[in-house]
Amino acid sequence: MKEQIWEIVRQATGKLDDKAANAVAISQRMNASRNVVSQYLNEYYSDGLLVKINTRPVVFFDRQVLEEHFAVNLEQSEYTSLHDLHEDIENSRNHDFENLIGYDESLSTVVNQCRATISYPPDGLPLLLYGPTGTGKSLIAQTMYEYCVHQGLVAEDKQFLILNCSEYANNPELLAANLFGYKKGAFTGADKDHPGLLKLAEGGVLFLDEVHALKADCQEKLFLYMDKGIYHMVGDNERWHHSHVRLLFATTEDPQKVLLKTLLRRIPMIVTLPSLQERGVHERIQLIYHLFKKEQKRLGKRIEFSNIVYNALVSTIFPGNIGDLKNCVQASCINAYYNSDPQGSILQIHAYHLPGNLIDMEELQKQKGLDNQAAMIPLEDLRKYINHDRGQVHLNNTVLDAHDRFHKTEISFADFLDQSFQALTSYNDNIIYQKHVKQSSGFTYIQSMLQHIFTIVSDRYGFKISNNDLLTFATYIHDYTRYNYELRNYYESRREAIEQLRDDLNEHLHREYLIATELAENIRANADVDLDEMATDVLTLYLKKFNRVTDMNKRIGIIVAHGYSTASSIADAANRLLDQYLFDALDMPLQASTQEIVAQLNEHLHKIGNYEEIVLLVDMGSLEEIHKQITSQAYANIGIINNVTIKMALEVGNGIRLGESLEAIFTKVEQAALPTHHIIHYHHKDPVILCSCASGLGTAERLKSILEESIPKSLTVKILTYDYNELIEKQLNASFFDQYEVICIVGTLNPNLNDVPFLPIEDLIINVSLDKLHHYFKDYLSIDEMKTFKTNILKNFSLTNIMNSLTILNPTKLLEQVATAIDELQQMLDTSFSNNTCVGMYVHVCCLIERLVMHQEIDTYPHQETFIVKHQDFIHCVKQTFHAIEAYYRIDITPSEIGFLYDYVENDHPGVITESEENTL
Ligand SMILES: Nc1ncnc2c1ncn2[C@@H]1O[C@H](COP(=O)(O)OP(=O)(O)OP(=O)(O)O)[C@@H](O)[C@H]1O
Repeated sequence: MKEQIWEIVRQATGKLDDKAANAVAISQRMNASRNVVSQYLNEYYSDGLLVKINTRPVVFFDRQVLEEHFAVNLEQSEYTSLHDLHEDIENSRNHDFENLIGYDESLSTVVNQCRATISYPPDGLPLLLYGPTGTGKSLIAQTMYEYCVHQGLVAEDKQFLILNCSEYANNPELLAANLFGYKKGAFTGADKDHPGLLKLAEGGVLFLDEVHALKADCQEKLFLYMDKGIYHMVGDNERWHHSHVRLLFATTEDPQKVLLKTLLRRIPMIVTLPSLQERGVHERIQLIYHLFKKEQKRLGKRIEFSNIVYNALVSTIFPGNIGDLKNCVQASCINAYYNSDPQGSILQIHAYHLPGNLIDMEELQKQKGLDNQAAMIPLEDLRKYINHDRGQVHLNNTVLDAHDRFHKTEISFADFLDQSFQALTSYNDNIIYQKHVKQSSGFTYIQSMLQHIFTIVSDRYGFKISNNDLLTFATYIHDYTRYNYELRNYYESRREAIEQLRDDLNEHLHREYLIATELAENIRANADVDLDEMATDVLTLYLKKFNRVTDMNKRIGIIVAHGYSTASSIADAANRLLDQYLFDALDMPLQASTQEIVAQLNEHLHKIGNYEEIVLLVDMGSLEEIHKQITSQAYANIGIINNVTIKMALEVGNGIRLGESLEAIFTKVEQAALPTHHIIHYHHKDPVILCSCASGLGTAERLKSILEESIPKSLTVKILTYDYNELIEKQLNASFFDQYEVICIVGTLNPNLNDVPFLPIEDLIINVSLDKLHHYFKDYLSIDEMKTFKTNILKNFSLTNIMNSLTILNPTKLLEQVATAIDELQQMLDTSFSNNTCVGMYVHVCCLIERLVMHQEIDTYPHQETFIVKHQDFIHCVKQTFHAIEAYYRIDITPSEIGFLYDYVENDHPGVITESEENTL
């Protein structure tokens, strides 16, 4: 039945009878189910045997019958109308250069040069084709002639003549005679006058192939003709003959080396042809298809070949280029034909049918079994493969051309979209059936990678993509990796149009464009493909296309707010936190009026296209007014809420995500919107300097008086004292610190309070802390006051003065005794304290002695028990070295007092700033 259907189509095609070549007519004629007929017709179509005309009903014609009937090669397999088909046939017939494989790829420059030179007014200009053997020089020369005839540049009755100069390499006289003609008697055998090719080709085209074989004197005669259009026939140097011929030359040798400079100067155009190797895989596959197709027609059998044959033809380096490839194809067909069943309708070509030199015979023996079992590739599959790739270029071109028309305001944006969607659909249809592409491992990888990326992104943005759409896009990307080189050239040539398209898509389909950009970035990173921008544009259009059938835009959240990026920031935060694209943002200038806001909003809504519900979050403005002026599409609900915040956007976004009704969402938002407040009052704290000495409150009080003397009168800072042990115990928790802002603590030992700087008296005595003073008091004193302060400190904090002030005992005597004891202590401990540790200890010990004399000793030292156990030796040393003092003043230095002395020794780090000081610096 299937064969019968095909036969009916072939007959109908012969008569171009569209009434007979459709599923309805055929099913009626055969009394069969229309669906079954339709199914078979589509199978033939996807096998590339039929072409489809998308009228109602859809018409199918047999491709081969059409091509033979009209002597054309049809590029397309799908037409919109019969007229469209006729047009294609007509174009194919007259498309001389377009019949060359690679005319719009590797030969595009060649074709332009040839076309321009041969038609250069009035009679064209000479042209030299230069390229390795078998690259198509003769074919192009012939094509140029046909072009001239079709363009009316050369009359139809004028000839295309060829002279292959290398055939006369050993007989230059004969070559000259052939070219210029000869007179009777010019040489033996010249029994009558004979016109040369220059005369015979008069008004037409003369092609001098292998021109490097032309001897010098012949070249000279020739350029005289090229200059003046006159020549002598051989054997007659008297009479000048005239002729008008378009001259074409070809050579495989470097023209600069093999042709006279004088001749070369008269050939204004030298066209260089690429070798087969340089023409890329896509063109090579086209050539293989084209060459087999010719054999298929000649033999009347459908050709199929094995994978090994296919790979050998695609990858072998042929020194004789296309000529060699052609010989190889023909030889393999002859070998296969010789071994085939004469009645069979299919000719199978296996590796062992290839010419011997093409494949390693030993290797072949091993593969023979393999090759026999391998699935055969029908020739028509190659055509689909080729057309498919063209499909991508075709798709891009259709989109870019439609966009160009939109850009020139010839069509509306909606029309541009419609035309683009049609191109996407036919691209889809074209590839859905390509089994061999789907089988390749590279493709499988791309498909699963895309599946993964689309799943993540589509979940986030809430759209769905069908398997067929995924397949289409996977093919699009796969082509990218396969035909990278050719496609890149294509993209470069249309760069400007692509960028214009991108800008318009970004503006008109902003949401889709953003998603497409994210998808493309993911694809770039995962597939390691240098995707062109055009791919993002096509993806954008796909997303818009999915969008028509999915609910991606069903509910749109839009945030409108005044300020440079207020709305964008809120939308961005909400979209990110909810991990789904829910809000568009419209940033409005600060002074924008409600009218301006609504105008922009309307424009935005217009771009979104189909939606069912809009949730509008605005910062201020009358909701009534905004609502009245929105020109939303019919049947769409609009919810507006003002005073937008991130919290509100999250609440609304969550509601949209959960599919809650507008009422439910807004009620929840209003309930949660009541603000709460808390005021933190500023509490003024008086700044103070705190005097606190381990040697006791008495010392602290006296220190306070010395400081008060030193401080300029203008300074409002108070000086207070505080018990050292209480300070250590309560730390900053003392209510004192709530009341006062302590600028610094001055004293004998550091109480180590976090964030409160400590100034040891000894530092003031030996002047190492003047810079710190500046730091602490700079906010309270002027420069002059600071100077006075520092001078006073220098004066009042001399060791003697301090001793005088701090103790009632004889300071000179006391200091001497203490100095001796501390010296001895250093010797005994076998150490040497830093200067400030010593001074600190002097002050402390003096105060300590006075305390003991007055019976006011400190009897608590933090962790006293542990100290006593751990530092027996130190206690012993102090007792021994201070023995004279104890005896002299009749005192007993207790372990707790020794504990404080130990702290000085323990902290003896010359020049090191304590942690609490460092924090405040
Ligand atoms: N662009 C093309 N498209 C289709 N077929 C081509 C193309 N170029 C060459 N061929 C085919 O390749 C074969 C060799 O081409 P052609 O004889 O024109 O090459 P050539 O450069 O003139 O070779 P030579 O230097 O050996 O004369 C021919 O059969 C020609 O039809």
